[in-house]
Amino acid sequence: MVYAIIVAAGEGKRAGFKIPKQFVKLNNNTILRISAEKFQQSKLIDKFLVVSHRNYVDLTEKEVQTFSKFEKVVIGGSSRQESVYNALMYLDKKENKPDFICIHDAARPFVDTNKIDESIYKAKEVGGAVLAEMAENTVSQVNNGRILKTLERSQIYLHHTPQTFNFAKLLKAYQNVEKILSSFTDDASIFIHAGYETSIVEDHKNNIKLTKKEDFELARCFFELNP
Ligand SMILES: Nc1ccn([C@@H]2O[C@H](COP(=O)(O)OP(=O)(O)OP(=O)(O)O)[C@@H](O)[C@H]2O)c(=O)n1
Ligand SMILES: C[C@](O)(CO)[C@H](O)COP(=O)(O)O
Repeated sequence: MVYAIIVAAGEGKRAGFKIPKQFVKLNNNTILRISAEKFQQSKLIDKFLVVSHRNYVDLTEKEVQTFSKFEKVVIGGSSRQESVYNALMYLDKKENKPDFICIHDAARPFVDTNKIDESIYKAKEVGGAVLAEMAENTVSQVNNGRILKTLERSQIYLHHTPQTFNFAKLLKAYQNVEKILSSFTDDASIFIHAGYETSIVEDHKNNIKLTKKEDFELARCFFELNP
């Protein structure tokens, strides 16, 4: 069985709207609903959970309750990784645990359902799979504004979501670092830290994470071009 976890428990501070960014609408639908629909459409996803901030549980549920694959709203933690961990712990208590788990940021509504499926196929082969964009700019490592070194661009990929993993291995990887979860910035880095193999699935550049206000302007352009 393959479950998805859609993390939507953030407050959207950098985006600066009056409501958390997952409830902002694009083309009459909330970002959360647009993201969830991509998982509803995947033939490889059996069920999905949505992780919500404790103050927005009702609104979160209202947005996704019509999807047949939606199972439950889980309350999030104070960092993205703590939110994911809460959902993993919920799944671990189930009699019928998933074999694979596909974790996605609600803030990435432009994910392509075919890419979700590709990441599941790849994770079944390797153990872990991350959608990622190949670097197209020159990339440097910097300290206090000074460039320490320019990195070998052909080896640099920017992680997107979803990130898909063998469930039992990912749970173990999270348990290994449960006291320092907020020091990690995604699920793949936790999985890799535990020594498990993970592959890249090359993703479309437009699967952007809506983070700052200007990203929403870009998102509206994407919708106008591709309604
Ligand atoms: N405690 C948290 C923090 C983030 N997220 C989710 O993780 C994804 C990526 O996080 P980010 O873009 O940083 O969202 P926010 O935390 O909402 O943004 P900000 O850091 O600007 O407040 C988002 O879908 C967000 O809702 C979460 O589930 N739980
Ligand atoms: C998980 C992620 O989207 C991969 O690029 C990213 O690391 C999340 O970062 P954020 O600062 O929590 O938005």
